[in-house]
Amino acid sequence: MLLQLDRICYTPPNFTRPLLTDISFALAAGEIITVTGITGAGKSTLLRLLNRLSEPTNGQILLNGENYRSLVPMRLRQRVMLVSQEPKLLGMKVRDTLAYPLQLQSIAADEIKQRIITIAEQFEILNDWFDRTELQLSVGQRQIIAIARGLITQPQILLLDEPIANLDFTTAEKVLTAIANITKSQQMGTIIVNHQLELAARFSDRLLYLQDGKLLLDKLSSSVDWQNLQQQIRAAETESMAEWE
Ligand SMILES: Nc1ncnc2c1ncn2[C@@H]1O[C@H](COP(=O)(O)OP(=O)(O)OP(=O)(O)O)[C@@H](O)[C@H]1O
Repeated sequence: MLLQLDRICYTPPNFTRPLLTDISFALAAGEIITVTGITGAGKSTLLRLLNRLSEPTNGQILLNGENYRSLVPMRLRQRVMLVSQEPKLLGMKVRDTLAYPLQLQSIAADEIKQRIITIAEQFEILNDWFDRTELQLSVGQRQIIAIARGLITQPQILLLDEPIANLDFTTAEKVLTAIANITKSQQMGTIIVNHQLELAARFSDRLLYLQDGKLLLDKLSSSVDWQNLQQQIRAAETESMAEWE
C-alpha cells in the first residue's frame, strides 16, 4: 500500500478539542481519493498531517510501509507533494516556477525542458503564460500552474486542497482529466479535497466524507449514494449554521 493511516488523531498544541479523531484509511498506487465535508470538517488539517506540516497526536502514518516519523520531512515532501488552497508562485515567472523544484533535485537542463513541455501539454498551459508572474495570471490559471508544478517532480503522492475551486466547470473537467491520466499512468496516488460531488463521482475511485474531524464514510465512488450524501452534507451545514447563530 502506498499510504496507510492507522487511527490518526490530532489535537493542536494548547487545544483541548481534537480536530481529527481516529482516521484510518489507505491509498493504493493508481488510486484517486476525494475527501469531502463541510467547512471546518478537518480536510486541510488532514492534508497537513499527510505532508508532515504537523504531527499526529496519536496513531501512525506509513508511506510504502515506512513510518512517517522515520522519514526526513524535506525528503518526504518531495515524495508526498501538497498543493495548497492558495498556492504562491514566489514572484517567479511561470517557466521558472516550473523549473525550480527540478533544479533543486539537480535534474539536467534538457530533462527540465522536456518535462515543462510535457506538463504544459497535459494541462493546456499556453506559451504566453510562461513569461508571466502570478500577478499576471488569473486565480484559476495560478492554480493550474501550482498543480503542474506539484506534478512535474513526479511525486509518489499528490495532495490537492480544493484544486478546482477557482475553475469554471469545463476547465475543472480538463484539469481533473489530466490529473487522473497522470495518476493512472504513473501509478501514483492522489488525494483531492473537493466540494463538487458531481466531479468527485466521475474523477475519483473512492470517496471519504469527513464531519467534525471524524471519517463518516469511506466508500468506492461507484457504490456511494450521492443523493443521500448531498442530504447529509446539507444537514451538517444547517447544524453548523445554527451553532454560529
Ligand atoms: N492550528 C490550529 N489550531 C486550532 N484550530 C485549528 C487549527 N487549524 C485548524 N483549526 C480549526 O480546525 C477546524 C478544521 O479546519 P480545516 O482547515 O482542516 O477545515 P476544512 O475542512 O479544510 O475547511 P474548508 O473547507 O473551509 O477549507 C476548523 O474549525 C479550524 O478553525
